[in-house]
Amino acid sequence: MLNRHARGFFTALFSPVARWLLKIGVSPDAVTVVGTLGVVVGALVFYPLGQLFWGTLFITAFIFSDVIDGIMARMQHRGGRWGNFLDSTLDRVADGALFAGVAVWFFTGGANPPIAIAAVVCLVLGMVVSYARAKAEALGFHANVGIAERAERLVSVLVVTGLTGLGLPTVVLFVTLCLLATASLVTVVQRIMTVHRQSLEEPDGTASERAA
Ligand SMILES: CCCCCCCC/C=C\CCCCCCCC(=O)OC[C@H](COP(=O)(O)O[C@@H]1[C@H](O)[C@H](OP(=O)(O)O)[C@@H](O)[C@H](O)[C@H]1O)OC(=O)CCCCCCC/C=C\CCCCCCCC
Ligand SMILES: Nc1ccn([C@@H]2O[C@H](COP(=O)(O)O)[C@@H](O)[C@H]2O)c(=O)n1
Ligand SMILES: [Mg+2]
Ligand SMILES: [Mg+2]
Repeated sequence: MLNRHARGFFTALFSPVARWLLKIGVSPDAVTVVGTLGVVVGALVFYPLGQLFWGTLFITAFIFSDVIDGIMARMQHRGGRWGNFLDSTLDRVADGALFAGVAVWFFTGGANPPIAIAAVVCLVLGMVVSYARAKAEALGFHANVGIAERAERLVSVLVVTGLTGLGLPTVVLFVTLCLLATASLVTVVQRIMTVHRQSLEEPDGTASERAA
């Protein structure tokens, strides 16, 4: 949902940065890779050290690279299959690191196993959400539906984790992660149902012809 409603705003916001990066010779792929590395560092260094607020700011500074790289590609009239593959694959690395970092801290110094377990559940379900879409598209279906797409997952966990670092009671993060896990599960079901509905409308054979 956020993707559809906020993308225009963030495209306008980050287009000058994208244009400048292209001007100084930076490629979209470089932004994709560096942005992912930044998120991974923020999540797997700052969070396990208990730096939830500063870690969130560090991650947020890099996570918008996922918007910028696409803007750069479109400015170059690129946007091919390789970029699509790289962008989506590294999204999973960033998402996994983010929730893993939260889990590590609350399994260790944060001493709150329920939050850590909830973060692991969110990590796994988030991967299933994305895989369902990828597999559907590989078979000629569409599945970019659901109440907990990537932006929703990132915004919810980053904002509440950041605020937890500023003193927000940890119970809020626990409830947020439980709600996010539920929303992610609902999204998986939504994607399964939308593909099933398409499969009934398009008897087998047509989708596999398109996928071939
Ligand atoms: C003083 C307060 C301190 C507390 C700290 C607060 C700091 C945190 C503040 C904001 C964090 C927001 C960061 C999150 C931004 C997310 C940007 C983003 O990359 O979203 C990704 C999304 C989709 O990307 P792609 O199309 O490239 O990738 C697709 C995706 O991977 C699909 O996955 P799936 O959805 O299926 O699971 C794949 O299937 C697909 O293949 C792949 O292509 O991009 C967008 O959605 C673009 C729009 C971004 C919208 C971000 C809105 C955030 C704006 C503000 C948040 C609120 C801030 C409040 C701060 C104050 C807190 C009190
Ligand atoms: N290194 C890259 C990254 C992205 N792309 C293209 O942009 C699309 C993703 O757009 P976002 O705004 O969601 O980042 C992606 O599917 C590619 O078409 C690219 O070419 N190279
Ligand atoms: Mg991107
Ligand atoms: Mg992406």
